[in-house]
Amino acid sequence: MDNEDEIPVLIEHQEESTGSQNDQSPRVPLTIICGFLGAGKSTLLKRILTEQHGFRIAVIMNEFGDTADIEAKTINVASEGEESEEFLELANGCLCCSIKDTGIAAIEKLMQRKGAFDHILLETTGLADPGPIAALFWHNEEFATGLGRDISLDAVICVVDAVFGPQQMEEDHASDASDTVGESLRQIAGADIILLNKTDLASTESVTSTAALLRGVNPAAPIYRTVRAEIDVGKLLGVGAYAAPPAFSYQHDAKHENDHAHEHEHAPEPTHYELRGISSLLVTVPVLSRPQLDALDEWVRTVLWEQRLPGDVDVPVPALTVLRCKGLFVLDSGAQYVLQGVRSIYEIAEAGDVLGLPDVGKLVLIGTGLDARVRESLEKVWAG
Ligand SMILES: Nc1nc2c(ncn2[C@@H]2O[C@H](COP(=O)(O)OP(=O)(O)OP(=O)(O)O)[C@@H](O)[C@H]2O)c(=O)[nH]1
Repeated sequence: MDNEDEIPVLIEHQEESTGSQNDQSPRVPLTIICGFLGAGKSTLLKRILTEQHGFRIAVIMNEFGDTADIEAKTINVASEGEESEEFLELANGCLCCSIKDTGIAAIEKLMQRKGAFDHILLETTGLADPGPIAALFWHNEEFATGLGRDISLDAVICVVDAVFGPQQMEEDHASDASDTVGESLRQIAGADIILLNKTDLASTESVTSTAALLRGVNPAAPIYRTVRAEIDVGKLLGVGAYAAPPAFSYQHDAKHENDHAHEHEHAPEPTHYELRGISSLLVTVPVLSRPQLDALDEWVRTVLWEQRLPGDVDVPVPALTVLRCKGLFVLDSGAQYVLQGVRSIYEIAEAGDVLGLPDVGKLVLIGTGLDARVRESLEKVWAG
């Protein structure tokens, strides 16, 4: 396992600080699990809560449901007003927390037990868009406030049903009529890792075409094919998806997870994709000079913050929005930079470890209105 971002050792909770001064206490990584209704989120969580994997994970579930039969060492029930949280301390060292509504209150409650776990897994409801929750926990460290000071976003995992997934994507519609992109596509767009689950119930051809569909919408997320969410937990946790360079175009198959040849099996890369209003754009970025990187930074800022193309004030691209962007840029000095963006928040930071990375850059944008004009505008950044 090439898990270099080892799970931080937690230290005693510091006194609450009111200012924004440097808080040196390591933050607890948080993984968000979203997924289509019935896709296998609970199955994945149950696996994590019962297997001996050596991680001390606090799992926040919507409801214990049939997971309540898990053997627990102690049960603490805390009730406060209308909110009620239940905690189970499990035999494998995990901590399970059940909530009925918003995850934030449960996380706050959980953080009072900081030190009892090394990682937090948060299950969202089947209809949730993970974007706002991800944005909440993903900050530049110096701007982090509230829970963001204690928690860092590790990754968003989306569980997709191999049987009904394609249909769910095709029939996807936004619950809000003013919005063009429905929740299941937003979940795929916002994912850093995709589990294509229930592959035992679908034909190989259908699984392959669903994987291609998923890769079209989100070319930057690894796709693991699973049966009953069976996967090495180390592939899901501690991946540092918001710090590491994105895993462009890699197809993963959990059945072959010990076999690297299968992990890095390449399929043709779609460079533009559109499905029911959501679009993705994958652009190869040549080696850049420093001023070109600065110009690219400005381009990203204009698109994310002003939802328009630079120099294109009069002719706005209809419905230009970026839900998620990731990039890896190579400079002529040899330095490499990683772009991560969730909605309007983004960061371009120098990559710590440049070993084994490609010598050209890539940028993926996932959102709406990402058409050929956007690509042309982007390519002007390094053509000039
Ligand atoms: N055959 C098969 N069944 C599966 C697989 N994964 C999950 N299931 C079954 O599918 C059903 C739904 O799985 P859950 O894990 O409850 O799905 P979920 O995403 O948590 O569902 P919601 O919370 O309702 O959105 C359960 O009966 C699981 O046992 C799989 O890979 N293959």
